[in-house]
Amino acid sequence: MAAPTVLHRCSSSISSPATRQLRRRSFHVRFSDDRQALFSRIAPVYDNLNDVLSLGQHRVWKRMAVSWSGAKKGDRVLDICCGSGDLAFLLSEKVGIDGQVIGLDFSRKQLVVASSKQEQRSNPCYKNIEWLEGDALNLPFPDGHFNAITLGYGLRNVVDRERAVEEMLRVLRPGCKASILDFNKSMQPITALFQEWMIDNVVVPAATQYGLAEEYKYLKSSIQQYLTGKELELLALLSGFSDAKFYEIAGGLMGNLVARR
Ligand SMILES: C/C(=C\Cc1cc(O)c2ccccc2c1O)CCC[C@H](C)CCC[C@H](C)CCCC(C)C
Ligand SMILES: C[S@@+](CC[C@H](N)C(=O)[O-])C[C@H]1O[C@@H](n2cnc3c(N)ncnc32)[C@H](O)[C@@H]1O
Repeated sequence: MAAPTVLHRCSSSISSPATRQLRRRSFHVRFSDDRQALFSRIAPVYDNLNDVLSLGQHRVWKRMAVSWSGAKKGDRVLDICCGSGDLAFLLSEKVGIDGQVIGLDFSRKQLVVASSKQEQRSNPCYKNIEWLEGDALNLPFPDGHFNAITLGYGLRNVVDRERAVEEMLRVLRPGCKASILDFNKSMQPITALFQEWMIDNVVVPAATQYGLAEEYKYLKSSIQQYLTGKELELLALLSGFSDAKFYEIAGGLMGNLVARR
């Protein structure tokens, strides 16, 4: 009697590896398009809300991330998911006029903000920055191309974290470091509760003033679906990095993974 149900179940599970791969790819493409659209929508207010909502502290955290990257004078460095360019500008100051910085992002609107900030700033070293529209999951660079990489508030937002980490490893020179800054998925209940309370009761209401409530509500769910510091260290090591260390900052609200190729 159960034959039709079993047949039905069987038929839905007969898909080939190729169709499963196609489904996975279409899933990623759809989610990636949604993410791209989200960050393009928030581009006009992104910097100001970050400054106001973190009381300017995000600039301290980004400076720490750049220091951990090991970028130095004359280096060729990459800021992945560069957005409005905060980390790229800090890298530019580190590598100096003889160095080279590439800021890569798949949101053109974020890159327009970054480029206009570059034009408005008088520091001559910022001329060493090039903005590139591209995908963190398919970096358009040869193997071993960069002396240092930063990824600020990006790994939590890409649709394939393993792929993003593998691409970072590939384009890094051996012995060089990737510095990955993001919210910390804290294992401390009090910290996690405070982080969620701040997002629910401060961040989202502020974003609502700009019609961006849904975009900033995404923060909480994305942190809940993120990896803990220990899981990030393991992801880096399993991807082929020789060494990985996660540092909690901002009282455990944020965290920075430093991975050496
Ligand atoms: C620079 C920061 C966040 C960048 C950022 C990352 C994302 O994935 C987003 C996704 C969707 C919308 C916006 C973003 C986004 O802005 C961190 C600082 C800015 C935060 C918006 C504020 C976070 C507040 C902390 C939870 C508590 C700060 C306590 C104290 C004032 C330091
Ligand atoms: C929260 S912003 C971070 C911007 C900047 N790094 C900072 O620290 O302020 C995340 C950025 O990642 C970009 N992004 C997300 N997924 C991406 C991908 N697969 N390839 C390139 N950029 C991506 C978004 O367009 C957005 O600009």
